[in-house]
Amino acid sequence: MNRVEPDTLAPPTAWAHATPAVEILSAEKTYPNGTQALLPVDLKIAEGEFITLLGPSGCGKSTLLKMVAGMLEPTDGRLLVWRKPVAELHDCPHKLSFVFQSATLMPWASVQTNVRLPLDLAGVPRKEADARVAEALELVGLDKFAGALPRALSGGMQMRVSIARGLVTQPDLLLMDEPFGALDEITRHRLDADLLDLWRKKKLTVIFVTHSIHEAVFLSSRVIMMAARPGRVVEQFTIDEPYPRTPDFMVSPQFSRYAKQLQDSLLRASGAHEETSR
Ligand SMILES: Nc1ncnc2c1ncn2[C@@H]1O[C@H](COP(=O)(O)OP(=O)(O)OP(=O)(O)O)[C@@H](O)[C@H]1O
Repeated sequence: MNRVEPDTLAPPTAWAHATPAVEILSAEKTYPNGTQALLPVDLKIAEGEFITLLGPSGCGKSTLLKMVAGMLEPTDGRLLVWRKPVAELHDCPHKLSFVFQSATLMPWASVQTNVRLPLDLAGVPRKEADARVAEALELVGLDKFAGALPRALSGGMQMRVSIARGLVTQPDLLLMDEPFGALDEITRHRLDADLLDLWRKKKLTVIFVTHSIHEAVFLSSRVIMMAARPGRVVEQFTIDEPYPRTPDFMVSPQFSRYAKQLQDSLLRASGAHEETSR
């Protein structure tokens, strides 16, 4: 694993020449109640990267992700997605999707109707929408459950429905806010592996928020470590391991080394928080 200094803006070597998908340019956020959620962040994410935001609670991971999505305005600085302000993305052939921590499905509607929602809202004709829903459900392995109601599904399956709903608009950029945090370990591992398959198959760029060091090592091409109060980026790590990553990788000595480095960094980041709150 290569440790990258925090003030290094560019993605690591393997991605250095790729088109930037996301450029965060001195973007900072203070909420109206005065909470300084993020000091200026400078970060470039290349097309095709799998980036993880890791850090103690309250370090601004969700705030940063929501700013990339255009759900929150930065107090200062700029964010560009495919070189455009996110508010202008509707004129751009690229799309982004946001997947939340809980599946947030409509309980009264079938899996198919839940997944079709973004297409219905966008006015996509029914025939085309149904074909795209079928494709998205197949991608997440739920094609046989199109007619089921959410309550008939396990937590992991509901999360797959939520991912299918994220994929149905055929996004290029997937923003995921701790999507598997509430799931048991085995289900989480399975969904992590499936997500990596989707990322490769669909050539997605992913920004993924997690509290799990193991998930970060397994998934990421780069991990951004953040610290709290005020939220900021403190270190970056390249996970210099080839894909596809198999379960064997998780029990390898390299994996343990990466996990140890991230754990030390997380302790430093958490310590920085304690220092500033004393
Ligand atoms: N709408 C809001 N108004 C005021 N303060 C907020 C708001 N949303 C978040 N905050 C504060 O901003 C800081 C960053 O919050 P954020 O949710 O981005 O952190 P996080 O790293 O995602 O946390 P967690 O890991 O616990 O989900 C925290 O101190 C939080 O209390």
